[in-house]
Amino acid sequence: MLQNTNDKKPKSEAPTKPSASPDPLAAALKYIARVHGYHVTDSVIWSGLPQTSNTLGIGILGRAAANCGLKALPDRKDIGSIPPAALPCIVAMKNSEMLILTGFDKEAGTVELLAPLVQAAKLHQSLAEFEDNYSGYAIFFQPAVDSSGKSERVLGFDGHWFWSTITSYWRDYVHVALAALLINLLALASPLFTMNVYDRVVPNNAIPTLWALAIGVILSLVFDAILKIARGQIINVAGKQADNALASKIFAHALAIDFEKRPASSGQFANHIREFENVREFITSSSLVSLIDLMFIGIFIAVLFLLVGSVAVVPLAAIPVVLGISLFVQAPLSGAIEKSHKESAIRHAILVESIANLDTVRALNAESSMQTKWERSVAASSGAIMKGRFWALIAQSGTGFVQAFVSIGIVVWGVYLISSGDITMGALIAAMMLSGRVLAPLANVANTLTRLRQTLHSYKILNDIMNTETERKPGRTYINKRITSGSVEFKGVDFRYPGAEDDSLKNISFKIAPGETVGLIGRVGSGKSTIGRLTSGLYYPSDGAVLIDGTDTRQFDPADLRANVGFLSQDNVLFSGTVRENISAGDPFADDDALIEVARIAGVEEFVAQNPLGYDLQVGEGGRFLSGGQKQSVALARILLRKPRVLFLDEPSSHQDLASERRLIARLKEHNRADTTVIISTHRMSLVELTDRLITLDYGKLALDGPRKEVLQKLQELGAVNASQQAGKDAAL
Ligand SMILES: Nc1ncnc2c1ncn2[C@@H]1O[C@H](COP(=O)(O)OP(=O)(O)OP(=O)(O)O)[C@@H](O)[C@H]1O
Repeated sequence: MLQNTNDKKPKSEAPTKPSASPDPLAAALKYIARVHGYHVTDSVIWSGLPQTSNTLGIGILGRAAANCGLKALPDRKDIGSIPPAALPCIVAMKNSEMLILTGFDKEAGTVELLAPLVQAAKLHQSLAEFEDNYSGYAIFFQPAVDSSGKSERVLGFDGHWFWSTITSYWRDYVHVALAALLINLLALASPLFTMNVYDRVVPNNAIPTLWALAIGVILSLVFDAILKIARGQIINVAGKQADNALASKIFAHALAIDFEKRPASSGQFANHIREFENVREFITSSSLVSLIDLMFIGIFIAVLFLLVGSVAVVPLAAIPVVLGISLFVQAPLSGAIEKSHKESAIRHAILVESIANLDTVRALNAESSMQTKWERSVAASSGAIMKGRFWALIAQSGTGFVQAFVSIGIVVWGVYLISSGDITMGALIAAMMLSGRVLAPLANVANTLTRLRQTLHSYKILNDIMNTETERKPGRTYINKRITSGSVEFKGVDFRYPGAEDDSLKNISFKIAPGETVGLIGRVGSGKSTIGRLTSGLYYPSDGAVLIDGTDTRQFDPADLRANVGFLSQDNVLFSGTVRENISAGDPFADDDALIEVARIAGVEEFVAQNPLGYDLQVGEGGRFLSGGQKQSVALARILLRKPRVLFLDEPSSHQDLASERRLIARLKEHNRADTTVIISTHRMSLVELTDRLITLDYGKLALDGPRKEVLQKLQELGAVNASQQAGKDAAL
């Protein structure tokens, strides 16, 4: 095999966050993480966080801390009550400055501080001076630990995704329960009022008593209404906050999911994530109220016993009957719900795939086959929905019948007791009213149980998603080694895609020196793109190792690795938005000069300059308002903006015409004079001219590796390259 050892030296150090600006909170967090044994970079701190500013804000500090393996605990504390073990912590000063408190000596009356951006020099202040300026607000940090007590790095959040969020609103739910208790007690007012009117007011013509009772009951009704509004509003507000926090966690997790564990169908996956609607609906809806009301049935039964004695047995006996009916329908109902959920996920996948690829569907006249798939799926899910509705109807009619039966039972039994003088007429009417309160939540029980089951089913699906491994493994500590040179080494790499039958790469070994420009050639499906995916850490080898700067890619935090290794894939998928937004997707605060420079190199300038909207030109969903070549240029620009140390370009000019390609090559040549290691996977001879060295792949195995001219010579000898290709035309290498 031909070998090449190019030993160009790097010229400067690549920044990990392109448009890094002074960020005191991030600097403080880095310092504190280092004290706790975690070495983190800006890329790691910012990984997966919403970027609404180019500096870290207090609102997302907790999530940034979790990215660093820490738990942030904001608290109001006097300096005297801060335990030394809680140091270092961040203290907020009255002038809004954030400082790191590293120590204090109460006896000596001194305080030791660090300004986050100038960590070299410690500041010493007297305790009195510090207290004058201290706002009283501090943020403490402790290592996040998992259930077994092991230190754990989690993605932006700690604790169980659902329960830790819900339990953080426990005070609100206690208030809801208290309000429910009062509402249920107040519900006794009307029946008791009616009973007293019939039994005492009417026989004695006691009009003043009537008014006293009426005022009392009206007041109780007013309280009841106020409490109901308050309870509904607490559920609303707590539910909305929980909903926001949960939705944020779910989306962050979906974005961070390990590629190897990624579900096969994006449409189904998206539908599963939509299951959250059911959970959201439950925690913010009247079903929760019905469930709480169910717990107060005992109060009404007890009062019924006091008022009408044995008649209370009638509604009491109805409880197990209604519960029995509700439970009886649960099994077939839940089966139908699960089936309809499954079918709706499949339907959603068909819908997403068809609408997203409408051009292709039409071009292939594939409407009929998509329509057939759609109609089959609709039929399957509507069958399940119908079955579900049938069982819900059975439950509804069954409980309705029991309710009517209870009313008649109370009247008949009550009349016997009235004639034997055991109860009064008023008591019987009150009993009728109270039995309504017993049966109202019971009548809803089948519905509530169905909603609960639906919610639990959705919760289970979401829980499975949230338990799917993310690419940043909990318990892992990544090294804080900056990628400075950009050397790439594959050491005996085997790789098989998840679920694939065969290895896509077999025993691949090569070494690329910093700053080298290497061409990767080989027939279709020989594994060129796979090498790019492994180099950028989208996947990791099944066997062997990929080393960047001499370090295994698995040792780098994925965010750090990808900040330094740019991978231009063949797909060139853009996001809805402007050209500017797409180029700066990885760094929303990049300055215009940097943006224009990469746009020039990638060829974006060529078409943007001629458009009146310039960089504000909308690209459409997936970039469909742009041509293939224009999309490719934007995709290249957004990779270049990150100033990666290693750049893997997968067919960077496949959509360009010859003239554009020639200009692109000239600009890339000029750009490559910088200290970037470049790997170009291509079928085009013109791009091969850019390289110093060529590696050829054949069915996932490395075939040749050496200086470009020697490899091309060898290929020619082997008959794979003909003279015309050497002359510079495209080649099917
Ligand atoms: N996500 C995937 N899951 C399973 N197998 C895959 C996946 N992606 C690629 N492969 C398989 O891996 C092998 C190598 O694919 P790769 O995309 O690396 O080839 P390539 O040399 O880049 O091809 P091309 O020149 O067409 O871009 C192929 O056999 C392909 O079928």
